[in-house]
Order: sequence, then structure tokens, then C-alpha cells
Amino acid sequence: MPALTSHHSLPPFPSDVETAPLVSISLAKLEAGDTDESAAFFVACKRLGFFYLDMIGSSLGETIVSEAEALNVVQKEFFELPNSVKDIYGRPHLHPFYAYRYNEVPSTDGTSPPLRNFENYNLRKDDILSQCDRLACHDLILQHQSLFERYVVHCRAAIDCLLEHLNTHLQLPEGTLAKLHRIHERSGDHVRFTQTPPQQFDEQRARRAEHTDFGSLTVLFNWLGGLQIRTADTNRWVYVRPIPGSCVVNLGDAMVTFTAGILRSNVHRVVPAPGAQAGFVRNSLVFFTRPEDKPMSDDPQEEMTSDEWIMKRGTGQLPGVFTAKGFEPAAFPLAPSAAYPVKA
Ligand SMILES: O=C(O)CCC(=O)C(=O)O
Ligand SMILES: [Fe+2]
Repeated sequence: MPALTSHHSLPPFPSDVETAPLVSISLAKLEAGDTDESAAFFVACKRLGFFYLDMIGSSLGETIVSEAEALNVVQKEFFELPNSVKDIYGRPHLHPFYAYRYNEVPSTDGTSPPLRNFENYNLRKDDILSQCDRLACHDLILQHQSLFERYVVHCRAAIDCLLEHLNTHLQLPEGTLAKLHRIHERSGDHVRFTQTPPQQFDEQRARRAEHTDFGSLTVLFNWLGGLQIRTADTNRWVYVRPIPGSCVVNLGDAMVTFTAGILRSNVHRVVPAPGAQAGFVRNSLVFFTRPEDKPMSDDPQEEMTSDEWIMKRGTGQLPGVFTAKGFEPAAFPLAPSAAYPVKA
């Protein structure tokens, strides 16, 4: 039987590094309304805010896994394009957030062009589903329109299942969370491609990468290690081991806000992959769900809409992390750069 994922084509995640205690939640069991699984899911959302979502045994889950594999091929092709071509779709001229961006460092020999040591590309759900005036994108993206569409719809179906379980545990009126996340309403949902070439661990860079996700729920596929979370009990950075057939799901700041701190949006970061994996280009594929753009209340005193919050957080204007205590601005100034503009 052919392997469902391509993890086997890369060196294994090392066995001698400390890993994060993520529980595994079965999508198939949640779909079937399994009460024990649902209870374990809710505990994970409160305690760590990160868990594996095991897709195997769910027809929706296995479809998402195979689409993620197909999109991983597309993203590698995208990042292979000449820099001058990728830059056409870059920040800030295409869009301040839904665009390609990179960070670069000087070449080691001092004469070659700078090295792009981090690249990502945010593709908006509303562009993919033709729900807005589409931002310009490369033909490669358009050639895979149907794959993107299916991926968005399927990720959203899995997320809707998770929101439904959360809604029940939080004892909210039926459909409360669903109504804040309707797929056909404008929102900051997006697919993110990411790529980093092999590189040395750098403490400053690792610190700058610390963040919480701004939105509601994030569905993450990665093929190499490098994702780390800082656990509340030990305060140590520990790796999240990629598990073939599972994605990593984490809760974002919006879920903490909606629940006044009952749920957890855990701080995390990406550093070079550990062990033998360090020598390989690292990609990840992220689907971010965010509350709809519309103001959540009619109160003119309400500080920000979801869209405004995302734009500020996503473009470096509000550096910091979000914990149960609320939003904590960054304790150290972030060095501005072309790729991480920090606006006044
Ligand atoms: O690349 C990863 O594994 C995680 C990426 C991430 O945390 C993000 O893009 O917000
Ligand atoms: Fe993240």
C-alpha cells in the first residue's frame, strides 16, 4: 500500500530531544460524537492549547492529509521560482499581510547575494473561494485552484467539527462559535506556505520567532521538526514531533478572548530542525481560521475588529504574546527589517 505521507523520504525525528506532551485526538471519534474523546479534546484546549489531530480512519481527515501532501509539492515549486518573480507577489506592495514575504541574511562568503533564510506566503481564503477581488498570484497557484479550494473547504469542515465540540463544552447557545466563523463570510482565514533552508540555531532569531497565533484555530502540517512550544509547567522550549497522518492543531488568541481565558493559546516558535533533519529544507503548511471580519458588537467603544487586530499583529505593529493574563507586549524591542517591518 503506498504511504499516505512523504515523511519517510526525510530523516527521522531524533529520539534524544525533549518533546512536548501533546495528546492525540481522533477526528474520526470526534465526528462520531465519542464523549470520552470529546472530553480529552476539551482538556487539551484548556491545558496546553496544542494537540495532534489524528486524521486516520476519518474520510475527511485522510482527504485533508493527501491534499496537504499535494500542496506541499506546490509550495516547494513556488519557493523554487526566482526571487524576482516571488517578489511580484510580496509584501507590502501586493498586500500588507496576504502576500509573500522573506527575511534575508548576508551570504557567508560576503560576495554572493543575501540568503533568504525564511520565506512564507499567505493565501487568503476569500481569494481562494472567490469571495473578494482576487489579489494577483502566480499561474502556479491558479493551476491548482481546485486543490486549494478543496483544502480550504475540508480544513474548515474539520475545524467546524472542533468548534462544535468546544461550543458544547463551553455550554454556549447552539451554533455560537459556528456563527462567528461562517466560511462564506469575509474573514482572515488563510493558507500559509513556509520554507526555511538549513541554518544554524541563532538565539536572537529564535526569540524573535516566539509568537501565539492571532486567530481561532490553526491546522498545521509539517514534515520536519523545528516547531517548539514553551510549556507552562517547566517554561522550557520543547520540540513538537511531526506525526505522519496527524496534523498539529493549536488555539489562537481569539479563543482565549472569547472564553475569558478558559482556553489556552500557547506560545510557540520555529527553530532549525533537530538532529539529522537539520540538513534539509523545512516546509510547513498552515491553515489559520479567524473570526469573521465584521465587528462582533455594535458598541462603538469596542477597540478593534478581528480584521484590524489581525492586520496589526500580522504586520508587526503589535509585537507580543497572548497568555491567560491577556496580551503581553514584547519585552524587548524587535529589530525592524524589510521583511519584518515594525511600524510606528
Ligand atoms: O512551521 C511550523 O511548524 C509552525 C508555523 C507557525 O507557527 C506559524 O506559521 O504560525
Ligand atoms: Fe504559529
